[in-house]
Amino acid sequence: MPLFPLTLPQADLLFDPAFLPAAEADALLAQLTAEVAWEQRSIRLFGQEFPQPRLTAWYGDPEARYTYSGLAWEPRPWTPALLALRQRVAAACAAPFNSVLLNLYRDGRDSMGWHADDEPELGPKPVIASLSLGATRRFRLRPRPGLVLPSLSLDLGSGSLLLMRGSTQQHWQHALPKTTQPLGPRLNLTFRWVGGK
Ligand SMILES: O=C(O)CCC(=O)C(=O)O
Ligand SMILES: [Fe+2]
Repeated sequence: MPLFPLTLPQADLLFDPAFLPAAEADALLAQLTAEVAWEQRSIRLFGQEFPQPRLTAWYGDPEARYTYSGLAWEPRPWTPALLALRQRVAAACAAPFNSVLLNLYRDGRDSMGWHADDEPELGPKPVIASLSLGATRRFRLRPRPGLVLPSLSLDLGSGSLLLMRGSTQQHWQHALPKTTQPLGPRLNLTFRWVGGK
């Protein structure tokens, strides 16, 4: 099934709830959980270090350096599994990607706070493809402060692919809130192009 557009003003979102078949998504979740070089990094806020509430890793072409939440990332070289996924995601999105940020939410206590992926390295209209594996989590979008528009919630199930492009990052923020539901792990991959074109 191809990606289909989601209606949200001043955004450009496309979604496929079943980009990967369930069995393949399960197998990839197990493989990537085991073979990715996961780290729990800390961010500095108000002069204090806070460990991020999730595990992360950054893979990509050697020139795909990135600064995110004040952290500098050197990409690790692509693994065969990540390279194969990049190829498929790029074909589905008709867009090139030179890197991928991986997030592992170990359970419902792991999360990601409100942000926009608008770092200068991503260019003025970032194209970000988000592939989810494992537990279904609720992804929220809200307008930037000053913009009066209704928020959107989207359940991102295993094997789903969400493409954010155009002016989405300019006008919207997104988050993956904590939940008290007893949930298994969720692994999210955001394929990106960094470093200008
Ligand atoms: O886990 C998700 O669905 C969101 C990840 C995200 O927003 C990011 O990596 O920038
Ligand atoms: Fe993001």
